Amino acid sequence: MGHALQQAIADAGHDYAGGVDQGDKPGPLATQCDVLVDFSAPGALIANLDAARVAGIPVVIGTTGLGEEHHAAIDDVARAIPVLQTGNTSLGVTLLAHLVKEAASKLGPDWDIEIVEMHHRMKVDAPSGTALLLGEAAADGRGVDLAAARESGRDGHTGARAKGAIGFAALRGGTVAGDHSVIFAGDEERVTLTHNAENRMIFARGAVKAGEWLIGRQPGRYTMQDVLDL
Ligand SMILES: NC(=O)C1=CN([C@@H]2O[C@H](COP(=O)(O)OP(=O)(O)OC[C@H]3O[C@@H](n4cnc5c(N)ncnc54)[C@H](OP(=O)(O)O)[C@@H]3O)[C@@H](O)[C@H]2O)C=CC1
Ligand SMILES: O=C(O)C1=N[C@H](C(=O)O)C[C@H](O)C1
Repeated sequence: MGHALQQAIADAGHDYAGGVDQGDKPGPLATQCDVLVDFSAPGALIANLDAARVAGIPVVIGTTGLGEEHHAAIDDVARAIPVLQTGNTSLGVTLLAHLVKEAASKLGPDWDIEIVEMHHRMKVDAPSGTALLLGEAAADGRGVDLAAARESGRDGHTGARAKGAIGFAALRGGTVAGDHSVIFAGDEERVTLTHNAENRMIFARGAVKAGEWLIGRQPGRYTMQDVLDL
């Protein structure tokens, strides 16, 4: 994503201030830029957030595989600077999440929800940040808590599907940029909402758009839905 971001930054006519890699300290870089964009690894996030807080600049977070401690750190730093965190910066997935929430709300709890994703063989986290974001949208639409409804995989599982569960299945292979489907399975019919990423540039362009939108905002925690006014 680092290379894709550099390209998208140049395409949008902005200056690329520089990158941070393992072992580098983000601090000096943060004082030289208007917005910090983090697509790295969960272990890198806290140092980047601290550097942005000290420099007083906004942060776009695309890194996935985040745990509760990362979300708590994001909430904390968002009291001081604007922060946008999302599992997917693309226009298409942001719209998909909106549609999934609507579908879950209208179809109701009798329709089983399964989320299937496929990514390239190098991806390290599962389920993807996007799958979780779509799960949150579905849970929101149903008015339930995803943590309580979440069910991962049926390997080794016996017994019927739990009513109200939101299931996740992750596939890995090849060079897939990112496919996500949310399946609403009812009695004798199914509705499937799908997004296929054909190139990683869609994420990079979305992150640049998010950065442009974030500059000059009040401190707070924002999402791509805010950027696209959905
Ligand atoms: N929100 C979105 O729309 C999208 C999110 N992503 C997410 O972005 C993240 C990066 O994806 P991708 O580029 O494919 O992953 P890569 O593994 O290719 O790149 C991650 C980069 O972060 C660096 N890094 C890892 N740990 C640290 C650290 N502790 N400090 C500083 N740098 C570190 C790595 O360095 P090194 O090379 O030395 O290991 C590498 O350069 C993933 O979490 C992915 O899921 C990806 C696409 C879209
Ligand atoms: O690692 C990736 O490649 C991607 N990660 C994000 C995710 O976890 O959902 C977004 C996109 O699907 C590509």
